[in-house]
Parts: sequence; structure tokens; C-alpha cells
Amino acid sequence: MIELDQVTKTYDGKNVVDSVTLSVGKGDLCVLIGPSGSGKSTTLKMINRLIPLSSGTIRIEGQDIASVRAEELRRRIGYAIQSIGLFPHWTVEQNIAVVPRLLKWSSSQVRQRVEELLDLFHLDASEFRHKYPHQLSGGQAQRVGVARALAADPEVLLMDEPFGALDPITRDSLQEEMRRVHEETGKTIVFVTHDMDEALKLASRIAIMDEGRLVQVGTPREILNTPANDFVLNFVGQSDLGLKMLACESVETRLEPAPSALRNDPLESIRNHFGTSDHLWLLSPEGQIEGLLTEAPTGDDDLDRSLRPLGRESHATPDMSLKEALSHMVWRKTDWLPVVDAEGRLTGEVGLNNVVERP
Ligand SMILES: Nc1ncnc2c1ncn2[C@@H]1O[C@H](COP(=O)(O)OP(=O)(O)OP(=O)(O)O)[C@@H](O)[C@H]1O
Repeated sequence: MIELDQVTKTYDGKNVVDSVTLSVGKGDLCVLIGPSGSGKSTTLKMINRLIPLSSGTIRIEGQDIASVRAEELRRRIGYAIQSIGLFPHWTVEQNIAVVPRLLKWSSSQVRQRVEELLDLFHLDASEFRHKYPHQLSGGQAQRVGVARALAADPEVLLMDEPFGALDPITRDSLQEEMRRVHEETGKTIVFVTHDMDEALKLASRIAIMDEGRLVQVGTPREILNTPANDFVLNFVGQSDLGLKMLACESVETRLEPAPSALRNDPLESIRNHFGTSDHLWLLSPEGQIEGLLTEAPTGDDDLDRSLRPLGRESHATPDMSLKEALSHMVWRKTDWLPVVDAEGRLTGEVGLNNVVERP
């Protein structure tokens, strides 16, 4: 747990961080967000004492950071930044191992940890451990930067716009990875960004700053549903507020039972079904989804004619966001998407109506 109590930083008589009181629970991913110059990075850097406080207190697990030696503190706190700062003449392995070596871990421990971390970030250890930073893509280097920050298993991870310089696709996939890594490691993370979509995707809590002050703190849903004032509303982005709300909810929250039949069921029973529902998922005898029927077939050859095949790429999964599901519906021109489990089996459906109408 990280507690900031009345934290202030003054430069040239101006409070660039102004009486910020914030508590970040254990295992939370708290995103600090706000316009340029609102004091996010300064707040972050005060947590690991890269910048001294002008007044106030910061505690980690109840311990005042002022009472801990700065070097010791920084070993307990991982720090990942946009420009990564990998050492260019060191291999990936050497870069990740910086803090474990300082902590005098044995070579075998270090080796094992490097493998574990590369694995966590889906980088093949045998391929990547001996590479140098210039041999990595931006996204790979960024992964190594975050892996390095996690190397000595710190209690807390601070991240300052870590994906800011990446192209949108790499950024998207690293955000997904970060979400998974956060779930798997349960680390307490404070993450600075000025990108609201990134915040909504990653945060368990969002803290919005303006001119050094904390304007609102809440879950993504709280911020979207009840913005504290016009500044927050504008910052969140009024025009696509609805889509942002959908981005915070998963398909699982709107899952409905899916009417289905097997291809080799008697035609009569497939037809009868249309008395109770206006659509039906047709499954192969092995249970794989073949497509969607939206009207009763009149004869055996009609089954294929009225079947709308839906490829695997239009299957939804329970953890997919409603925004993504809606996008698939628009793209595929369909009112329903099948929701499948890891084996590709139909577990339910999500309909356009369920997405639009709030439960
Ligand atoms: N060393 C310094 N001396 C004087 N003013 C500073 C110093 N460092 C930061 N500032 C000022 O403090 C304010 C907050 O800066 P900070 O970097 O925390 O903002 P930020 O919200 O992280 O911005 P950005 O999104 O642009 O990175 C800015 O107005 C900045 O000019």
C-alpha cells in the first residue's frame, strides 16, 4: 500500500504538486492522469525519492519513505520510463540482471529470474537473452525495460508513460500484456499517462490531476458515470463517452444463453426452434460453430443457403470488451456474436440490444 498525505512540491514559489492525498491499495494499478504539466511525473518521482518532497509524507506499507535510504528504497521500487534507458553495451540478460546483481544473487538465481521474466513478456529466452538493445524493436525494448523494473521482485512498480513512444498497435499489445502481468504478479503499480484510453484499459483506479491538484479519484466506471466536474468530463472526452463506458465492461457482464442446434438434428426440431427465438446457432456434430440461422430453413438444402457463416475472427470471448464486441457486430453486420470458451465451444451469446441497454 502506498499512501500520499498532503504531498506538495514547490518550484520557484509555485506548487506544481499541491497537497495531494492519495492511497493506492496493495495490488491496485492506479493510473495518474492529467494534462501536460499537471504534476503527474513529479508526484511519481517523489514516491521513489528521485525528487524530494517540499512538504507532506509518503508511506509504503506504513513506512515513511524519508526514513529509508534512497538506494534501498529504489531497490524495493521498480521504475520503468518511456525512454527505457537500457544500457547499450549490455545484453538483455545483463540489463535485466542489474538489480539482482547489486543484491548479490547467485548466477543461477539471476539466470532463472531472467528466463522467468522473458517468459512473462513472451520473449523467447534462448533468442533474446544475448541480444543487445540495438537489435530489439521498440516494443521488445520496452518489454525488457519493464522486465528489468520487475527483476528483483519489487513491492511497487512505478511506470512513467512507458508506452508513450510506441506505434498504436505495439502499444495496444503491450497494454494487454501489462494487464496480464499485473494480474499474474499482483504488484502495486502507479502508472502515469495522459492517454484516457490507456487509463481505462489498465487502471483499477484512476486519479485525475489538474494544475498540481487531485481532481477526482475513482474506478474507471465511477469516473465515466459520475465525473466530478466539467474539467473531468472534458478530459474524459464527452463525444465518445458511451464507447469509453463500453470499453470498461466485458462481454461476460451481458452474456445470454445461446439458442443452438446441431447440424444433424432433425430439420423439424431446428424449424420448431423459430417459434421461440428469431435466431439459432448451428453447430457441427463436434460442437464447433458453423454459423447463424436467422430464419427457419424450409428444407435440407435450405439449411446451407440460409446459414450465415461466422469465422473464428468474429467469435467473442467472455473477457473481450463490449466496445470490441460492438465493433465486431458493426463490421460483420450482425446483431449477435457467439461467445466461445478457450476450446472454441459456444458458451453463450451477446446481442446488440444487450450492449446498448444497460442491465
Ligand atoms: N526542476 C523543475 N524546476 C522547475 N519547474 C519544474 C521542474 N520540474 C517540473 N517543473 C514544472 O512542474 C510542473 C509539473 O511537471 P510534471 O513533469 O510533473 O508534469 P506532468 O503532468 O508529468 O507533465 P507531462 O505530461 O508533460 O509529462 C510543470 O509545470 C513543470 O514545468
